[in-house]
Parts: sequence; structure tokens; C-alpha cells
Amino acid sequence: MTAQMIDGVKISTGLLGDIARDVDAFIALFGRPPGLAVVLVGDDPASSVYVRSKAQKTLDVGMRSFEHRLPATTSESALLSLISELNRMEEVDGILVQLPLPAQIDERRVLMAIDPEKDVDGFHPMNAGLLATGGEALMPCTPLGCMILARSVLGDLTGLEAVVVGRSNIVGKPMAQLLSMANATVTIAHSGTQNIAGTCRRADLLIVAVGHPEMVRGNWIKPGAVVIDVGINRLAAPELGPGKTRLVGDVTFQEAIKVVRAITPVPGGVGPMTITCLLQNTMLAAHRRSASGKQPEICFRQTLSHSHDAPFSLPS
Ligand SMILES: Nc1nc2c(c(=O)[nH]1)N[C@@H](CN(C=O)c1ccc(C(=O)N[C@@H](CCC(=O)O)C(=O)O)cc1)CN2
Repeated sequence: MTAQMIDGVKISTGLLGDIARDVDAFIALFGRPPGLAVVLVGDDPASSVYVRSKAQKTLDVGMRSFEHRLPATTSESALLSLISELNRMEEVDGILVQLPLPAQIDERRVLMAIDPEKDVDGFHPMNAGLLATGGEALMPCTPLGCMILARSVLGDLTGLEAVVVGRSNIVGKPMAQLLSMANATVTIAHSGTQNIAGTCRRADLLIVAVGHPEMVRGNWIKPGAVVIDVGINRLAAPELGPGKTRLVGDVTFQEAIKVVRAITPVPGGVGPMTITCLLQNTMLAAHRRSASGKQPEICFRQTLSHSHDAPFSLPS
């Protein structure tokens, strides 16, 4: 069987075009673009690249971007003051604080300070609770992106055995909830799981988000399974030259490709979808805040249309 590569760049580019059209429609209705504020504390090089990319794509789809870059020494109270100000700004529909934060800042306190209606990362406990209970949540971007990629190959997930490896608040837990809402039978595997290889081998759909380079081997995968690799691990690659690095996922790609029906590459799989889903969430937040009663046109039709209890209503 020739494995299909699930092209996150291509799928996210298509969705960005849809979002840009939604932005035009929003401006025509309300006379202003949706606005997204991105806050970076410190100078972590990877975070800096992600924030630049988020700000650029925000502008590319026609939204307004508010970029705040604060020094690594920023106090928690200074960051909380900025968040209060962004919460109050009418023209800001979405607020995102780039993670990780420096050690002197309590991440939980910061995430809880963001107005849940503007929490386009979906990390606020209010949104986590709404997602868990089938309410109108803003949903975390990476799991949303994974759903779109999985559905692009599998369509309806009803009855499939899905295994999520990893139980983080940001990916693993919401991922399992989205899959369950889409009627898959879901197992969460983690560091305490006995026979993790055997557990993974049960999966028709295997989603791996552990942050361990190439942990999942080819013989952990059921032949014909669909694999979504969330890991982005940078490894030294002296074979490419002095000081060179390469990115690998949490799945040993060269082994997996011989077994799977379809798999996401790293880079170019889940990563690009995260930023696209962030912009889609901003669009959704802007509509909700404008009290228009309208939802964005696309609203992840493919993602949630088979949900038994979609967390926000889908356009007919
Ligand atoms: N507040 C948040 N912080 C972080 C999040 C998040 O969703 N919200 N996720 C990650 C970082 N992240 C977005 O912020 C992110 C990571 C990776 C990519 C991406 O497109 N990766 C490329 C490869 C990039 C490279 O060459 O290094 C890919 O996979 O193709 C986008 C966004 C942690 N923090």
C-alpha cells in the first residue's frame, strides 16, 4: 500500500483563503476588521518565530494585528495589566499569550486573566470546561487542526478506535474530547500506560503528542492506520553540516510510512494548522462579540459536522 502524506500546508492554505473571505464579509457588516493581540514575553527564538508568523498571517487574511513583545524580565503583574487592557479594548477580539512563559510568571494565573470570550487559544478553564460539557467553547487550535487533518482522510470518525498518546491540557485532553464528540471510541495513553505499543496498535486513528522524538515505532502501528504526529522536536544533525539541526516528530516517520494508510509529516503537517485554527477562532470570537448571531462561513464544517453534540452551531 502506498501511504498518503497528509499535507498540512496545502490544507491550511485553502482554509486561510476561506478565512480571508469571512474577514471581508465581517468588515462589510461591521465596518472594522477582527483584531488579534499576540503577546510574547522573552526572546525564545522558536516562540519569536511563531509570534511573527501569527502576526503576519493575521495581516494576510485582512485582520488587525496587535503585537506585544515584552522583555524576559517582565513581572507577572505587568503582564496581567497588559491583559486587562487588551480585555477592555473593543477592537481586540482575540488574545493569545505565547507559551512557554519565563519562570517568574505563573502561567495558570495569566491564562485565567484572559477574557474567556477573547481566549482564542481555548486554554482558559472556562473554555476547557465548556468543551468538556458540550458548550460553546473556543477550542484549542492544535487539536482542532488535528481533527481537520484526520477528517480529510477518514471523513466520518464514528465507531473508529482512536488512541491519543499524551494527556496535556493543551493537546491530549481536548483532542480526546473532540474525538469523542465525533463519535470515535477514544483511549488516552500516557507514561503510566502498561503496554503502550499494544495500545497504539489497536488504533485506526493514532494521534501522538508527547514531545519525545520518534518515540512511536513502526511496529506500534496497526497496518492501514491514519497517524497524526503533533511532535515538533529539533535534533542536532551533524550529517547535514556543523551546527545544523533537523525537525522530527514523535513518530519514527521512516518506519511508520511503510505501515500506515496516511500520516502527517514533520514539518508541514499539524504545525501550520495550529495558526490557521487560531485565525478561525479569532473570526468566531469576533462574530460572537459583535452579537451578530452569525457564525463564520466555514466553521470547520468538515471537522464537526458528524458530532453528536457540536459545541457551536454549524451553518446549514
Ligand atoms: N499560546 C500558545 N503557545 C504555544 C502554542 C499555541 O498553540 N498557543 N503552540 C506551540 C507553538 N506554536 C504556536 O504557537 C506553533 C508551533 C509550530 C508551528 C509550525 O508551523 N511548525 C512548523 C515547523 C516550524 C519550524 O521549522 O520550526 C511545522 O510543523 O511545519 C506553528 C505554531 C507552543 N506554544
